[in-house]
Amino acid sequence: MLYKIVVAPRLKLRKLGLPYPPPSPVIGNLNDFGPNSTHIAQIEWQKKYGDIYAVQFFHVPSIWISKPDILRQIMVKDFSNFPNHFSFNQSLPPFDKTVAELRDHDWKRVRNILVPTFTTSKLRVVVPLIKQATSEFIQRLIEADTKGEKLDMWSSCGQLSMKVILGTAFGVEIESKEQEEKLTKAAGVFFRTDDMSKLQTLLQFLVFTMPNVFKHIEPLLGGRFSNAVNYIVDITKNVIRERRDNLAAGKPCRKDMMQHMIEAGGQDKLSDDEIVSQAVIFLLAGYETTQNALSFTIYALATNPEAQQKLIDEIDSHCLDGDSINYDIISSMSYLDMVISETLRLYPPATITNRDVKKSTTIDGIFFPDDIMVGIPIYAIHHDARLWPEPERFKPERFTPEAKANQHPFAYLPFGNGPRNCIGMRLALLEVKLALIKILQNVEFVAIKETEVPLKLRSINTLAPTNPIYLGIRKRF
Ligand code: HEM
Repeated sequence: MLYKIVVAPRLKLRKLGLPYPPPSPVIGNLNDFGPNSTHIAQIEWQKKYGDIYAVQFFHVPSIWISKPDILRQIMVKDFSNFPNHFSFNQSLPPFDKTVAELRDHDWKRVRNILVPTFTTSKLRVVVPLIKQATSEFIQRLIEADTKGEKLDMWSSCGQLSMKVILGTAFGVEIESKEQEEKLTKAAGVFFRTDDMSKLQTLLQFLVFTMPNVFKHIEPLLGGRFSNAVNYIVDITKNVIRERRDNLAAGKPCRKDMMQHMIEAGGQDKLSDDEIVSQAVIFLLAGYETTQNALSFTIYALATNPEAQQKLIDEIDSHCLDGDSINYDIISSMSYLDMVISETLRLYPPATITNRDVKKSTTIDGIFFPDDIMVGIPIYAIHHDARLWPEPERFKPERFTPEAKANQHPFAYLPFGNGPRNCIGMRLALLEVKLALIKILQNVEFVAIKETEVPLKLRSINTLAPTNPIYLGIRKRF
């Protein structure tokens, strides 16, 4: 046993022939992440060990790559040998059938069925929902300002993002404030909050890393997590059942992502359990990431007033009023795209991604055995001064068409790359862009004495601000 969990992993790590930070027994280098600092660890490792180094997580060795050329090879050119994300264990239902977790042919089948759900024409249907959630956001901002209250921009963007994902992926038409609060609370168990006890944090960690241990311990500790998951699964199953009945009876159904998932796939349809799994992964992968993207963009604009003014000018010249904004207008706004691209470079909500190695192979002289994980340090790549001069500065001009033509496409990975990239990218960008247009039509943001500069960041699941983001607002009309 000692050999299996302590000695053998260390021997395997050494055999990779790469520099590595010294691992601790059993947990490996997990502690190097420190509290909330996945992003800092990557920068430190790269400084000490270069662009290619090894790291051990529990008993699994991993090779971390910051070189764009090798990443292109892994993520695209040699995709058939790196087609899956790495997972330590088979997850518990409903997490086991998500498109992120599925492997090989099972993944391909589900991904192919889902891809049409995220096309431009299908996404048009979520525009009214995003508009509604943004109107509520603006109302909250103005009310708080009138009362002289400070509003944390990160939490407010979270409310907006949760409303959109519940409405689109789960197809839930929120019937009352009470139902919305109950659902939001249940969905919130997947995410870290400041008032969570150490035990809850540990359980959240165990559910994905050691599901079998979690399964036995959690019911003894009150079952908060399982109860919330069961509640969400039940609500989603009810929605699916109702939609299927309506479809059979020829009644009209709301055309949202849930409906597309029910109808998608021709002969090869998703089962109810598969649909529930996808709704859950859309919540997990799409809620906090989008919340961070929107709040970081607002923060970057407040602390860079010239960029904010330039964006407001673009918005005013393209959109005559809030109601006329549509998908085509949004796509034509180039400065908006530059601002969001630069925000996602500076503050990538997903700081890392990974790949599993299917068959042992050698790329550029590096040997990748089939029992390791490939780590892709997105944050370190985005902050590499060789790729991005003055990496800590917010400069949307890095993303003009001319500047983009000179960038390495694998030096910018906020949504990953290749066939395993983020399936929700278009939805996330649509949501952030549309929300920003509507918000900046009504208010502009200013840094105030409570605004933290520079922003302190924390990262476990996603890169988020450590403290509340407090900003002042100025009504535009
Ligand atoms: C700004 C917001 C978002 C960011 C920064 C982000 C980032 C990422 C990244 C880095 C990956 C890994 C890609 C790779 O390994 O190459 C990923 C995967 C994924 N994302 Fe997103 N994401 C965002 C929003 C969303 C949304 C809104 C959804 C769903 C509605 C979503 C669903 C997924 C799924 C399902 C995967 C796994 C895909 C697969 O394995 O086939 N994401 N995302």
